[in-house]
Amino acid sequence: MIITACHLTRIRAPLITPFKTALRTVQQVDDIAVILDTDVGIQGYGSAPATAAITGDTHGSIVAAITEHLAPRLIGRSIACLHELLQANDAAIAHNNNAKAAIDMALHDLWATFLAQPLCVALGGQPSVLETNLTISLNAPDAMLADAAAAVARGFRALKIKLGGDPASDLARVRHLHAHLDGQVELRLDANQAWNARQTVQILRALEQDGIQPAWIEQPVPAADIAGLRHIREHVATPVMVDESVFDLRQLLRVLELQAADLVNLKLMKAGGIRNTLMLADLCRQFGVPCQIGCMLESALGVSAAAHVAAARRDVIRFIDLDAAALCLEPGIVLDTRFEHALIHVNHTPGLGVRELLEP
Ligand SMILES: C[C@H](N)C(=O)N[C@H](CCC(=O)O)C(=O)O
Ligand SMILES: [Mg+2]
Repeated sequence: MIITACHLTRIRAPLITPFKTALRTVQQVDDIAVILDTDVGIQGYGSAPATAAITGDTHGSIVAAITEHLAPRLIGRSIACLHELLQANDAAIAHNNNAKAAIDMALHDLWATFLAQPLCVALGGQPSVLETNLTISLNAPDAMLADAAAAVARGFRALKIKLGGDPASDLARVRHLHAHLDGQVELRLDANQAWNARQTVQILRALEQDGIQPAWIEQPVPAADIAGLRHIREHVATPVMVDESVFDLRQLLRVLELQAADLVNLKLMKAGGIRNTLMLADLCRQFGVPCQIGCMLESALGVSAAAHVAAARRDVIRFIDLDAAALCLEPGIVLDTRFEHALIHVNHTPGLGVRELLEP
């Protein structure tokens, strides 16, 4: 099966409410979608959002990286040589991880379709039903409580609480949610780099003294502050999860060797695709550190690809933050993977099970 062409389009999906973190506010899902054509009529699909504040990728940079650097290396080549194609994709240009992730996703989709297997099976796992948390955007305490109560009513058993305002307000947010929801739902915190190590220790100690035990704190300090992460681990009981500190193997190895994190959040967009994410998960396994698979605010296609990775590595990917589809009013794409509030039913059909991209 030979790759003959690469087309780009968009996947757009409206959100239930604006998505707000300490780093950015997003009004709708808006992904660049990649379609790879082959000589036998089968197509492979991939997608990437613009996440400039996190990875540096914009819509313009994703389109330019794909059309000028990545796609030209694929045309005329056989999908049977997946490994070589993935290597070429990774080496074609520095950085531009979202663009690489979209191509890597489409290549994996084609490859598994060529093998007539769901992607997770081709990667060594099984189609599974995964349970995701739901993200509660950074807002005033009452608005966050209303969103959290709606999430609990939808059946979510774990909530990812976005923080990163001033520390006193963040403490008030968590106390307010805990006071009204204690026992109904697990609280996972994500400050998206907004605090420093001293503030983080103060906030978590104050919560712990109140008898509030979050499941973990994700990326409390700036990405480069690995010493800060380690300091936090040494001074609080709450486990520390790294997110923006780890994009690649070198960064992960440093965090693991310095014992700077209890947990690692993996994302296809940070790592530049499925292949690199699997390598990161495999390194975490070597160190006995469990992972979460996460997503950006991105299309159901990208979420489905990440769900296949989780279904292929359930031994080390123990936590699921694949809620971008559940945050949308409509998906913008027809997929065999089924999203049912907290549950993600990974497709049993070949590849990523893409049926149709809807009109953007
Ligand atoms: C959507 C997911 N639950 C999430 O919160 N991811 C963020 C980054 C998402 C974005 O800004 O697009 C995270 O884990 O930091
Ligand atoms: Mg995060």
